[in-house]
Amino acid sequence: MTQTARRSRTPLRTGSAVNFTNVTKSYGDVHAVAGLDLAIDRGETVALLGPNGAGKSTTINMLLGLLANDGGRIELLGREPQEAVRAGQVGAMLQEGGLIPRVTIKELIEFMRGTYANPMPLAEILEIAQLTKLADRKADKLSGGQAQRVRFALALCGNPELIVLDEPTAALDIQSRRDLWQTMAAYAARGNTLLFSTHYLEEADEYAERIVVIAQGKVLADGTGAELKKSVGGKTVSIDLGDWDPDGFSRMPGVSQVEVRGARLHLNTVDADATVTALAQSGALRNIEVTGGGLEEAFISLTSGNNARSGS
Ligand SMILES: Nc1ncnc2c1ncn2[C@@H]1O[C@H](COP(=O)(O)OP(=O)(O)OP(=O)(O)O)[C@@H](O)[C@H]1O
Repeated sequence: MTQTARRSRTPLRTGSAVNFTNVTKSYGDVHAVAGLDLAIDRGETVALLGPNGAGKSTTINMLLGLLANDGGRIELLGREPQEAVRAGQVGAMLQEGGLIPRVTIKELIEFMRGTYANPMPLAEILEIAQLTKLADRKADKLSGGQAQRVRFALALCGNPELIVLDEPTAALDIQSRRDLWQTMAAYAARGNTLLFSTHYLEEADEYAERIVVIAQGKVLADGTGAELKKSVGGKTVSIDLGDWDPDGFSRMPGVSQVEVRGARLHLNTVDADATVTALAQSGALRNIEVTGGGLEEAFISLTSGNNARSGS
């Protein structure tokens, strides 16, 4: 599914899916989550990004009621997390989910469905997870990508309106990642909510409507990929300097810093479009190159200096 198609769909559900208010969690001296505020509406697809130790897993575990918070308030679909999970409103795909060998995919899903009062119909689960043709295959005879789609199918069994996934595509090849994303998009397109953590920035940019960057247990940035890139500016426009005076360029729109390296002039800009337009108007477009401004740069800029954790 394209980004445009996904963003233009009308969410079928409204209201709050996830609500963290000033949530804290410490392990001894380590403040893993330090006053986290996060609100996610029903129907949103949200990526949780952060450096190692940022508090992503702790946040997800508290959200699923697997870990108690020390302070603040957590609401899941307007209820206590454990209540929402027990009612089958929330599905989870955590990293360590092993599959039972020698059992077929269909048997495995049927077993899981049996643990819920109102499970999703088997055929629907198989269809969303693209497993219809593999239903009679034994769970230990699957590729990594197929096994991950089975884990996703198991998360669908309770017919949840929210699914939380901890690094769902880690260790998958590109095609398997795309296949899994197709299945997750099919689930989201029904108006459901998806919250996933990932280390793949491009993936967050491509599949999430919203990216929440956390570090040191707090939200550092929250917005679309485009907004995050824009918020840190960070593009460099470079041209051949020729015999122009470099000082004159500092007053051009968007320019935050001017640097001369050899025969090239490098302009750091928070608005590359405006800077390039001004350069064109001045007749200074010689060998122009625009670099940076990717999500990777934005992520590094946002989290640099924030991944050291102190106990204070
Ligand atoms: N059971 C625990 N006991 C002590 N410290 C812990 C425990 N679990 C996590 N921590 C610490 O809490 C902080 C947050 O960890 P958490 O696993 O939530 O981060 P994360 O963002 O998921 O990291 P990663 O991307 O590496 O999985 C880290 O400093 C970690 O070392």
